[in-house]
Amino acid sequence: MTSPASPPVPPLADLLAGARVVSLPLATRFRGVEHREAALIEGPLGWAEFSPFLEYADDEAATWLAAAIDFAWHAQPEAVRTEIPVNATLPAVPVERVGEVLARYDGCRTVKVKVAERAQTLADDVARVRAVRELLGPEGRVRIDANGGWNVDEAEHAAHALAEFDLEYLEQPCATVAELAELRTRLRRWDLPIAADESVRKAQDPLAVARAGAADLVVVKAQPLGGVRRALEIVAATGLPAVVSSALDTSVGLSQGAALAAALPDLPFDCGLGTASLLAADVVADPLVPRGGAIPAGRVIPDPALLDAHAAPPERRAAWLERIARCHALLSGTA
Ligand SMILES: O=C(O)CCC(=O)c1ccccc1C(=O)O
Ligand SMILES: [Mg+2]
Repeated sequence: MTSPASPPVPPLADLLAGARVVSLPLATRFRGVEHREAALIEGPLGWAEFSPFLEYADDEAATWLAAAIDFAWHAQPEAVRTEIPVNATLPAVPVERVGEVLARYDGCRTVKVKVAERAQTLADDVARVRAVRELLGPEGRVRIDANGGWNVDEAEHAAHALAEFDLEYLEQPCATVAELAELRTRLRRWDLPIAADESVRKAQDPLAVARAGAADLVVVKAQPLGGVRRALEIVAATGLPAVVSSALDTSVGLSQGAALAAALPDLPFDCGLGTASLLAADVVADPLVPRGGAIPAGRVIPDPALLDAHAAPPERRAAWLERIARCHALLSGTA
């Protein structure tokens, strides 16, 4: 993706000059990994994160680099709020661990529960969601995220099995736009909204899901959508309410998400930007973990001692710098 409005790409040497690569231990296994690797780059306006998941090919990762360049080299849209209310994110942990994980999120009244994990059953999901609802009480909000793991029938069945827990919405219950549209039709009588995540951030056309009437709201992430500005344009074009979420970023990446959330004209839902609580270490001295259910908007500066303490091994650093170079070539049209 390079939209016509994309500003010029800075020279590769400028990107690599101050680049740091870290490997942060997770407090709770997530997406099948126990460490989160991220590259951090410094531009004239500050620090930005480049952390596409390891399995992503360069064409997809290049969009994440465009986001980092935009954040570190360009002024960001004006903020209309300084605090971003966030949800707790609960990985698909065994039910016995729910209390311990949620205790890491200070003041969060909304919990997003990961469901439909491979190697688990609907009974595991129901038990986990039940435990969350019991801990939150009747007032908290509970949403689930299936990461496209269900077909339409499975999603409908799961929605019924989870109905008693009064869900706020279903995030990406099925993989395709057509399936989301079918499920939305089936659930319409009962007012259970559908949120599109992968159907926005991994789609060739991030607006297709809205055009198809297949979602009630969109989940948007600053890195995979090519930056704050482009994500704002996408939200406006969908005409749907938006939830800003992280990609399990370090606090630097979270500051990019917070900038997006701060600039959105309307922010009707708690945002998935509380994920610093899933990390056992971070790159800033005062990580963007939720306090009183919110994180502050604003740029953050990595702590040199933490960058050193969590520096990735040399071969991983080299791999990330090569990845930056390949993505840079794609963005500047020299690949
Ligand atoms: O939205 C949240 O609560 C946290 C972020 C999150 O769930 C996530 C983090 C990394 C990769 C994918 C996802 C996702 O929303 O599917
Ligand atoms: Mg999601």
